[in-house]
Amino acid sequence: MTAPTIVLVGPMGVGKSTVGQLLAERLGVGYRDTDDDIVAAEGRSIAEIFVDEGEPVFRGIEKRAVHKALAEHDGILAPGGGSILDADTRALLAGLRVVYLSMDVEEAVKRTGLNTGRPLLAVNPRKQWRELMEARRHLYEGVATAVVATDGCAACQVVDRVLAVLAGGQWTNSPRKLQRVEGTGDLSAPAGALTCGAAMLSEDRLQRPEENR
Ligand SMILES: Nc1ncnc2c1ncn2[C@@H]1O[C@H](COP(=O)(O)OP(=O)(O)OP(=O)(O)O)[C@@H](O)[C@H]1O
Ligand SMILES: O=C(O)C1=C[C@@H](O)[C@@H](O)[C@H](O)C1
Ligand SMILES: [Mg+2]
Repeated sequence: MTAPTIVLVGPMGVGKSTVGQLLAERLGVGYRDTDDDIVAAEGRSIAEIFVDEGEPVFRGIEKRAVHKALAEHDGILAPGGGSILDADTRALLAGLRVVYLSMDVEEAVKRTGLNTGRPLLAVNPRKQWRELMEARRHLYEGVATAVVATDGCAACQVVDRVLAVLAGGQWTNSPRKLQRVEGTGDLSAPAGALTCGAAMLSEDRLQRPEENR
């Protein structure tokens, strides 16, 4: 049965798409992002779907897109940040390698504050983000096999952290044993991986999906 190598979950702007593309490049596997799948299938941006149809309709579209991707994709998968709100989706994530990319509110505002493409953060982003995380943090942690803190880390450093967790091989779906990687200490990437510096060069080549969020 096909299953993604790693599923990246976390809130808007934490870097799922950025880190996911770099990670896929470093591992030599494919990258898939369900927000992109939805935009391509619908022919309109996520923000437009929210405005045209409302959030519940978007969540239905998202659920179908995520379930399809989980069944088809064997590389790095970045499902939409809110997809863990669905209990069926959380059940499908059980047993997979799921990394929760986390950040604090100040980092979130830095990364998303000036961007108007994320419908759930369009007004008063700091307050919206806090409320959203109060509702979701336990869901992200519940599906995660590892939590990787991204505060103050360049995207390539986050990739190194995820690779270090992957190399450690200690995957578990038990929240009590959840692995956490945080702080600013250096983590060496596993043998064969590019260095962070080399990966930084390739960050310029990443797609910038900002307009679609
Ligand atoms: N580790 C990082 N450090 C600094 N900026 C970052 C980092 N990761 C991503 N960014 C920047 O933050 C913004 C959001 O990143 P990205 O679009 O990858 O997040 P996302 O989790 O995919 O968000 P969404 O759920 O809305 O799709 C982008 O401008 C990106 O360049
Ligand atoms: O966290 C969320 O609810 C969202 C995250 C993005 O990936 C998009 O799916 C959309 O902006 C909603
Ligand atoms: Mg994204």
